[in-house]
Amino acid sequence: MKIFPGIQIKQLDAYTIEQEPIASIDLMERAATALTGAIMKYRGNETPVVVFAGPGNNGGDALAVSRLLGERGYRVKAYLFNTSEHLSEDCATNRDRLLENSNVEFTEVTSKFEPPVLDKDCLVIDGLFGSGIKKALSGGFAAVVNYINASPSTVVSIDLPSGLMCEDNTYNIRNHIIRADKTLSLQLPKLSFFFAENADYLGEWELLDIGLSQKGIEETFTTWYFTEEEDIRKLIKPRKRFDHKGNYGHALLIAGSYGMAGASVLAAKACLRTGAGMVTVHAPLKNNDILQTAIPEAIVRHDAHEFCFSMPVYPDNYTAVAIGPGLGQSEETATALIEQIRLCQEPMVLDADALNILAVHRNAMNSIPRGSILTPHPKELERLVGKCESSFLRLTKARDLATTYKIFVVLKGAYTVIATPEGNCYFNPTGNPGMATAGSGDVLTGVLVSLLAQGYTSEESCKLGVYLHGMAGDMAKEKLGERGLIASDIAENLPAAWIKLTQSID
Ligand SMILES: NC(=O)C1=CN([C@@H]2O[C@H](COP(=O)(O)OP(=O)(O)OC[C@H]3O[C@@H](n4cnc5c(N)ncnc54)[C@H](O)[C@@H]3O)[C@@H](O)[C@H]2O)[C@@H](O)CC1
Ligand SMILES: Nc1ncnc2c1ncn2[C@@H]1O[C@H](COP(=O)(O)OP(=O)(O)O)[C@@H](O)[C@H]1O
Ligand SMILES: [K+]
Repeated sequence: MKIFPGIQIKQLDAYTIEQEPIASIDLMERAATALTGAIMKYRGNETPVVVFAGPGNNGGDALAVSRLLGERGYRVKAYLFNTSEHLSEDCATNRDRLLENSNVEFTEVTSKFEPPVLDKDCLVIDGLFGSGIKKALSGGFAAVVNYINASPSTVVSIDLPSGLMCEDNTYNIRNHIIRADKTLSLQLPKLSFFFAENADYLGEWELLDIGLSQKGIEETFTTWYFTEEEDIRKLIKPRKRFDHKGNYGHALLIAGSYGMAGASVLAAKACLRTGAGMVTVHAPLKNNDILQTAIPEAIVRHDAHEFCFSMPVYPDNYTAVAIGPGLGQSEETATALIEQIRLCQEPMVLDADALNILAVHRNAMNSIPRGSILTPHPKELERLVGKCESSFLRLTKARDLATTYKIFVVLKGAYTVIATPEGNCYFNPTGNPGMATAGSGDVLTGVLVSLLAQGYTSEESCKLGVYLHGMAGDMAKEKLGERGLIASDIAENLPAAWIKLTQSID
């Protein structure tokens, strides 16, 4: 699914109006009908409703929703803020339509606003501003936002919480944004929905199909995407009757210093559970027994060093290499890592301490094979690119890193985003806060190198791997809940996730 900037959403509206064709006011009616349906599912008509409408098309939607709810037996009070005496055409038409409708108690605010009582049983519909907002709300609008936010009422926002920008909220005024319990967004998600600092404003969000032109959506350029399960299913390669382990690659995992053997165990297990034909773990001597006991399916290759990685591995015997989980950052490890990166010619996976070492040996970035996959969490990314003031700026920097070095940057977290060498960004929907537990990232590294080893391209490995990893986490959550979930559970649930994903394929 595509994610468009606000400006392109406007163009898409215009395209739909012209191509369908449909009158702008009828498109608004279609949006309002979808919104009304969703609101009716959320709260029955015993709920008193108070609607706040702004002067633009978001306000137009809100006034149309007021009328439709009134017709369906809801007790609705609607306030239209027309303080600059300029309404969009469709907003004005909906005001007139509402005035003809005696079911709704309607007030047009032109100067002084006498706020209604908003108690806890009330449902507030926030239609002050949507995708057309250009700067932070201020003055009277900020006061209305504060009034709504201070109330105990449940708040549903139309399209996006008023005051929230579609993309960059770095310099927005945070307490001038509506805090919704639910956001009913029209057709497509907005980029700002994927950023942690906006979660409290959005509440739960849901997309409503308002029938914007599919052809228009297909033809409109974007660099942002929200991955869907059908995109992922298309990537999966079937297994054939006469296949043998040689067909599924041999992954090399360089991981786990002494005291961190667990990282290599988790990654190796995940690598095997993702389907690699063979896995070799290169590990310090001291970790041998742990690895051989914990994961008998893996081959263990010994470093000369007892405690850490010190000896680069010639990569030609392997189909893919991953390095980093639990590696440590000692001087000999840093030297060996830099040499290892030089030896590798094919895309590799770099995670955790490999990234921390690169952050202090920036020159080595130039030796990373094109198409390699870096999997930083936000802190690791900031070590590489510097401090970021917001998630939007962090995304921009992750993308710059990907395009500069022609690599894939997998920025981990809720809605993990994959930035490609071409500058595209794919947000992943799977995963849950139960995965915020030590070792989850090590599991992801194992998944990714496994897919690379099996012959998936780097881009396919990122999309499929991140999705599968999150799905395994979601399946673990179904059985164990979020709080007790640990990283091994994610690895253990990879087979179940595969089964679910391949149901109609195998
Ligand atoms: N155009 C269309 O055909 C459709 C649009 N829809 C709705 O239209 C919305 C977008 O409508 P608009 O483009 O009219 O934009 P908005 O309704 O979000 O707001 C635009 C108005 O707000 C003013 N404004 C912008 N920033 C402000 C600020 N900081 N303080 C005070 N005023 C400010 C603008 O000057 C303009 O008058 C969407 O969010 C959606 O709800 C839907 O009706 C679906 C169809
Ligand atoms: N709230 C969340 N929602 C979805 N996925 C999450 C969430 N928290 C963590 N994860 C996932 O768990 C993994 C954590 O990785 P990382 O931070 O590297 O952990 P560690 O270093 O402990 O292995 C990432 O893949 C991340 O996307
Ligand atoms: K709104």
